Amino acid sequence: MPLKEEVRRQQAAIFSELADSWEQKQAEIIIYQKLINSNLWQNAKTIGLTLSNPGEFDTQPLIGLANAVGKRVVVPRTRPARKMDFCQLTPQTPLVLTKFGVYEPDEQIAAVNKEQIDLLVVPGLAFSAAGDRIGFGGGFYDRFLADYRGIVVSCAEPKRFFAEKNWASEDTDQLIANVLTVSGWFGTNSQRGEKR
Ligand SMILES: Nc1nc2c(c(=O)[nH]1)N(C=O)[C@@H](CNc1ccc(C(=O)N[C@@H](CCC(=O)O)C(=O)O)cc1)CN2
Ligand SMILES: Nc1ncnc2c1ncn2[C@@H]1O[C@H](COP(=O)(O)OP(=O)(O)OP(=O)(O)O)[C@@H](O)[C@H]1O
Repeated sequence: MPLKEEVRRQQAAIFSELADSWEQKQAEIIIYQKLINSNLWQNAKTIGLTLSNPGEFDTQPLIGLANAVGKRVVVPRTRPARKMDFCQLTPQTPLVLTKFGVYEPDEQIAAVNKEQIDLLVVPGLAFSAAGDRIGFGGGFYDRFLADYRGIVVSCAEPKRFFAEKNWASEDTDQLIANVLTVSGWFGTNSQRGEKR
């Protein structure tokens, strides 16, 4: 089995080519509809999202949809030792570009307690039906999820989704409970294919 690093490289090449393609956008639109119609989304008052970069699942519509119905959106800020915290995102939140090429809230913004995040949308390059995940290789989400008790969802367009993982896992990998695809829900949550 290839290592995560090899699959990460392959996936990154695929998404750099497909970024902003209509093929990707159509898949994203199907997933937005399924997500916002789910109880997981509708019951969440505070939602953790990322400020996605080209080639990632596009979170901008989700930020707008959440704000439009009065939900609080929080986004990650990286800390030393590969930790992260989450801060409220408003149109006024000052953002800085990190050396990793990701925007995050400025240092002065207060962090929100992780217990207050009802739903966390976790990014990644590849997800399996069993809930395996390959992220960008920092281990930030693995560390954050280790003691996170809220609901976890990842959005996987067809190119991000693998019926069977074809990479070797590490002990620190955190499984994703709810993997949302164009054809429904997967992940460790057992209500497979049903509305969640
Ligand atoms: N949009 C978005 N935001 C996000 C994430 C993400 O996946 N997507 N993250 C998901 O985790 C966190 C940041 N993730 C990171 C993942 C890897 C490295 C990393 O590999 N750093 C290398 C090289 C840094 C460099 O190029 O200078 C290193 O630290 O050695 C850094 C941050 C938080 N914000
Ligand atoms: N809880 C942890 N404690 C110590 N090391 C960890 C922990 N979680 C992950 N790591 C280490 O961090 C490194 C990167 O992890 P991994 O490749 O799983 O990142 P990723 O999940 O793809 O990235 P990200 O979560 O940032 O998107 C690995 O070497 C992994 O062993």
